[in-house]
Amino acid sequence: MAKKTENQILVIFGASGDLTARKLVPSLFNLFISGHLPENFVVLGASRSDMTDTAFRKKVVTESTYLEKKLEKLDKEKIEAFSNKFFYEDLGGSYDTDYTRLRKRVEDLKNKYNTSGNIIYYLSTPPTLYETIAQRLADAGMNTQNNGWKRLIVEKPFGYSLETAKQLNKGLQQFFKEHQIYRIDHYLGKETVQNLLVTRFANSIFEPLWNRNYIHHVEITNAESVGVEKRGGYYDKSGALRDMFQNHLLQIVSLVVMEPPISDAPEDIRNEKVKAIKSIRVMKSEEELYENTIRAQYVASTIDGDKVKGYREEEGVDANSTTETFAAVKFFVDNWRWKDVPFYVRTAKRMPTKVTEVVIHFKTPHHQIFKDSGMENRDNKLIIRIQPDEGILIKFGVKVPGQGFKVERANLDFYYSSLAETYVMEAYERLILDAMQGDATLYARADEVEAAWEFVDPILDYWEKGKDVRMYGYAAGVWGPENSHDLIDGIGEWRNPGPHLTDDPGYCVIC
Ligand SMILES: NC(=O)C1=CN([C@@H]2O[C@H](COP(=O)(O)OP(=O)(O)OC[C@H]3O[C@@H](n4cnc5c(N)ncnc54)[C@H](OP(=O)(O)O)[C@@H]3O)[C@@H](O)[C@H]2O)C=CC1
Ligand SMILES: O=C1O[C@H](COP(=O)(O)O)[C@@H](O)[C@H](O)[C@H]1O
Repeated sequence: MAKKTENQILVIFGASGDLTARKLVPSLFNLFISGHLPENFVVLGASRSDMTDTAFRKKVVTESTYLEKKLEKLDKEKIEAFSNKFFYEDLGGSYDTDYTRLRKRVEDLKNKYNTSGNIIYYLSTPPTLYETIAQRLADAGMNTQNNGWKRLIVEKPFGYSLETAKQLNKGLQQFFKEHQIYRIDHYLGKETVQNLLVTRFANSIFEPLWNRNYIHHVEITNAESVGVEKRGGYYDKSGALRDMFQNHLLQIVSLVVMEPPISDAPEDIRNEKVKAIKSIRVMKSEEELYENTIRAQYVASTIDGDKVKGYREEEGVDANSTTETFAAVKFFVDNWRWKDVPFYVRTAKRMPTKVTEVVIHFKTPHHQIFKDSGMENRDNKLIIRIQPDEGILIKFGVKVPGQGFKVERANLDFYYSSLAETYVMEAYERLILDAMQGDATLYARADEVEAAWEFVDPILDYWEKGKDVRMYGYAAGVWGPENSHDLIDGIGEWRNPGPHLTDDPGYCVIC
């Protein structure tokens, strides 16, 4: 049954920025078109830039390159109706200011458009401003829930390390209660990531096998074909481990690792996810860190005949940067279910293709009957393709017709595209709607974020100390450095998937 979306105001701080134009407004637009926005709803953009309501509407709606194509197909009235929901309030020279004027504007909009006192504050500014904005909202009495709920959506990064993440959590929690804080991780908004829960817990065929007795190892790949694009300045201070692994990939790991929650209630799911992340073994010794982590940077190359810059030549990147654009980590999960099962997780930019997938590699049957089958090292796999060509693939052995028992690999596949009748929401669209409805299931909780940093911090410290240790180069457009296979030594190589779910990887001995 569809949940109710109450009337409300969405206040976006940093509304003149990239995220608002590229993700937030297009998502709101889709929600508007699909009838998911509440009847009485307005967006109030707030930033330092000097803009009128009309200029703001033009910037983020009518002149937005991200909406252009969709707008062409729509009638003028619809576009106008959508853009009329947008208003703008200039904060003056700083976010660290008195919000009395902002409060008055919110009150006026509330009274004029009958939105009720329900408000979402979306923090889309540099993260250094998050606590200041929360404090200023509290100073102006804009966090009180007397006349309607107040929610705070916070964008990543949630800290730069465990210490700074704790500071940020503490800082926000002084002014908003944890249940009011929605930390956005857009991977949790992806249908295929959510489907991990359904695949595991709505079927009786997978869960009995989902443990150390049947699973040999788990491999997760997140590859992007693009480089750092225009975000070199940000990325150079972050790197692949902070940018993707600490948040998105550990969220995926938590869904693979977690125990069954007692229900689909947000806290039941989130409690299990936190337990899962906490059970990842933290690497303490230098030997462990050396053996189980690898990083690399892409260097200039030619892809499909086009020259591509190396990372150090990218705009905003230090010419001597040691920031990683490739990170791979092997780890274990210390609990009953996963003891001794290795997890291999990698993420990188400038790879041959964009792909994110989880591969569950099952163990070889313990008694080999078909000795001459030619299937050595070719075990069952469950591939959950998060993007693109979203779907699920099971690889299993079938008999080759004819004499004897030669076994061949066959595919059982499911594609999301086969559900053509069902509209799949974009990640941001889904997450914004959830926050509007007060559903925090797909948002990261403070303890979850801190548990993820507990694991990541020692790796970052180790890398920071030895700038050259386990640091390699790879030509833009290949699957990372050759040395990355060292991590999987004794098992095989990484599975390097193609753009389609059923593509057979190029050079993998255990595919
Ligand atoms: N863009 C993206 O794809 C993603 C962004 N994020 C996060 O979302 C947040 C917003 O990102 P994005 O829109 O790209 O950021 P922008 O750099 O575009 O900044 C957003 C707005 O914040 C204000 N701002 C920028 N720098 C400063 C500063 N030094 N001091 C005060 N105000 C400043 C500006 O508005 P004004 O000057 O008008 O006040 C700007 O329009 C960030 O925390 C980012 O990490 C997370 C995931 C993806
Ligand atoms: O959060 C981020 O995600 C994107 C990749 O997101 P996807 O949905 O396209 O897979 C990444 O490019 C960016 O560096 C990172 O900050």
